[in-house]
Amino acid sequence: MTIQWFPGHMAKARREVTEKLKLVDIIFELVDARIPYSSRNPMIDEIIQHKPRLVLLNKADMADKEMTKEWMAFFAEKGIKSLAINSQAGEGMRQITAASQEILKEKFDRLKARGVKPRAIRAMIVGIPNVGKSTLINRLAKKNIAKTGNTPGVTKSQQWIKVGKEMELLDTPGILWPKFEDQEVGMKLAITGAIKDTLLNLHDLALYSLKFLERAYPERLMDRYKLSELPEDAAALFDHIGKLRGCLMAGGVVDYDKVAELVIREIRSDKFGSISFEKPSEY
Ligand SMILES: Nc1nc2c(ncn2[C@@H]2O[C@H](COP(=O)(O)OP(=O)(O)OP(=O)(O)O)[C@@H](O)[C@H]2O)c(=O)[nH]1
Repeated sequence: MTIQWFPGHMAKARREVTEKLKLVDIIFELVDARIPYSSRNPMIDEIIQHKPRLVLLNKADMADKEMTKEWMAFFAEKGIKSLAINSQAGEGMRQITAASQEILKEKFDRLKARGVKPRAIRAMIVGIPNVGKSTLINRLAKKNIAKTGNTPGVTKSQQWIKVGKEMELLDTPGILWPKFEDQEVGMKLAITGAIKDTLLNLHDLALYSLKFLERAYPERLMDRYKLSELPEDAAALFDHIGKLRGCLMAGGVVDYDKVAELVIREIRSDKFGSISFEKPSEY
């Protein structure tokens, strides 16, 4: 199922998050570590207002580690604490509680000073589709409560899930829309799997990705497709890859559809190693 973000759906999504905000002490804003700018909701600051937040750079296993550090520094400069995590493998899970306690220390100390009995931190996850919300909830819950899937938009139905003694998490994440108004953002969301590629032209997506690799990771591109130098234009590169990998039609003509599919598949399946599609200095 793909969420079609019409104005009505956006307003409903926003209302649902705003309602649940009252129930929690802290928001876990889940973003994709490979595209921390493009995978954020454009109105997130306005929606969550002054609610304390922890940014979780998920899928950090697929992102460039150095770039992820730069993104953490970027958020820190804005006064926002962030953590790099891998929900699929369960890496960074313990730090989430510790970081939340640190962020909320003053509030909880104040409550304690007023004689309020200590209680668990209440949290909720928000993020755009397919960023890993359900996977993270399952990891934190240590059992399969939330439904996960590889199709954007599967998260449904609210209960509190206990995360150790110190934290309680709403079992339903807040699903918010991505910044799809910009074509480049759309390309990045598609190449990382946040939106379905059926919504885009595969050739455009493959071309965008190859150009990106040429600029950001030229050695990896040359290595993977056995290039001694970078071809002059995209058509030459498509031809080279098609011939190298046998993406051919009758008569030995390069099948550009197959080349585009192959390139997209290889980027998504980590064949170029861990890649970050955005650097904080650009934002
Ligand atoms: N490599 C990697 N894959 C991840 C990670 N977290 C989630 N995934 C994968 O990303 C895909 C989407 O994860 P979900 O947990 O279904 O995402 P969601 O945000 O709940 O998605 P919606 O239901 O569409 O809102 C799944 O294939 C997960 O296995 C991670 O840290 N690393």
